[in-house]
Amino acid sequence: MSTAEPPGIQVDGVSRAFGAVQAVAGLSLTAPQGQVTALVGPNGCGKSTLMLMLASLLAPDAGSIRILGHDPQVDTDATRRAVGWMPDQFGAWDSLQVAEVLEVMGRAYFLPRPQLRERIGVLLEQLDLASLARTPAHVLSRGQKQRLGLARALVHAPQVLILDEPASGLDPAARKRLLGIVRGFAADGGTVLVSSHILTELEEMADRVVFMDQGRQTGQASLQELAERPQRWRVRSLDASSLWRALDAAGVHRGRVHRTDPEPEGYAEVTLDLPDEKVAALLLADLVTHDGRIVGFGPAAGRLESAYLASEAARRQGAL
Ligand SMILES: Nc1ncnc2c1ncn2[C@@H]1O[C@H](COP(=O)(O)OP(=O)(O)OP(=O)(O)O)[C@@H](O)[C@H]1O
Repeated sequence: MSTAEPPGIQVDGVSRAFGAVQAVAGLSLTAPQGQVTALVGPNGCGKSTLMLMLASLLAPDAGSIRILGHDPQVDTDATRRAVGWMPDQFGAWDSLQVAEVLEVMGRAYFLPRPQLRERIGVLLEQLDLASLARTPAHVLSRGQKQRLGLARALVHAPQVLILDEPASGLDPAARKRLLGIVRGFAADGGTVLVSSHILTELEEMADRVVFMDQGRQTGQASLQELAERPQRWRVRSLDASSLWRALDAAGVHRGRVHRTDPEPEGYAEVTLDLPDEKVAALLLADLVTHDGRIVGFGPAAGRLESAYLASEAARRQGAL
C-alpha cells in the first residue's frame, strides 16, 4: 500500500449528542486499509452512534470523518458506495424474499442486472442462504437474518465494511463463515471496523483494537502489541508435587503462584502473572525440562479480554 493512500476510516474529534446524552464525545480513531479493526467498549459507550455517522446516516455535531478520503456529510453518494454497513438490528424488509432484499439493495446502487444476479448468487452461497433465496425475510431465524444482513452489506462490493455485532445469534458454523468472509475482505485490501462483546471471537478476527468508553477512545493497540503485555497464565499438571518441584527448579517464586480454587480432581492447576508471551514460552520449556508433568499451559483469558478487563471501563463496572 502506498503511503499516499488514505486510511479506510479516519475519525478526528467527533462528537454527537442526543439531547442531554453525549453519545460520542471527541472521539478519534483510524482504521487502516487491509486490516480488521475491532471496536470494544461497554454497553452505551457510543459504538453504534459512531457507526451510524461513518455510514453517513447520522451527522456529527463536531469533528471530522473521512471514509477513504470522503466526508460522509458532503460526499454522501461516494461514501455510501464505499461502505457496506451491517447494523445490529435488521431493518424492515419483512415483505420481501431473501433474494429480493439483495436485489432491491443492489438496484439502489445501480448495479447492472447481470452483474447483480451473479453477485447475489455468490453471496447466497457464501452465506449459506441459497436454500432460503425464495423465503420471506420475516420467517428467517435470528441467525439467518444476521447472515442476510451481512450479504446486504456486501452486495455492492464495498471497500469499507462496518459491522455492528455481526456474530450475535450465529451458530458456530456461521461464525466460522463470518470469520472467513471478514478476513478475506481485509486480505483483499478492504477496511473492516467491527464491534462485538464476544472478545474471544474478535481476537480471532481482528488485527487491531480500539477501546471506547463514555464516547471517547481510551486506547488502541495491535493484537501483537497486546501479546507483549503482562497477562495471567494457567498451568495444569498431572501431579501437584511434580509441578511445584518444576516451578521451584524454574526459579518461580512461590509467592507469585496462585492455586486454583477448587483444584480440579487428579490435577494440579495454578495461575501466575507473566510479563509477556516470550517469558511464557521460556517458562513452559523450563517446566517441561524439569518434568512438571504439564498437560495444559495457556493464557487464563484472551489478549483482548485481558486488555479490556484491565481498562477503566471494566473497573467501573466492577468486572474485577
Ligand atoms: N436516537 C437516540 N436518541 C437518544 N439517545 C440515544 C439515541 N441513540 C443512542 N442514544 C444514547 O447514546 C448512548 C450511546 O448509544 P450507542 O447505541 O451508540 O451505544 P453502544 O456502544 O452501541 O451500546 P451497545 O454496546 O449496548 O450496543 C446511549 O446512552 C444511548 O442511550
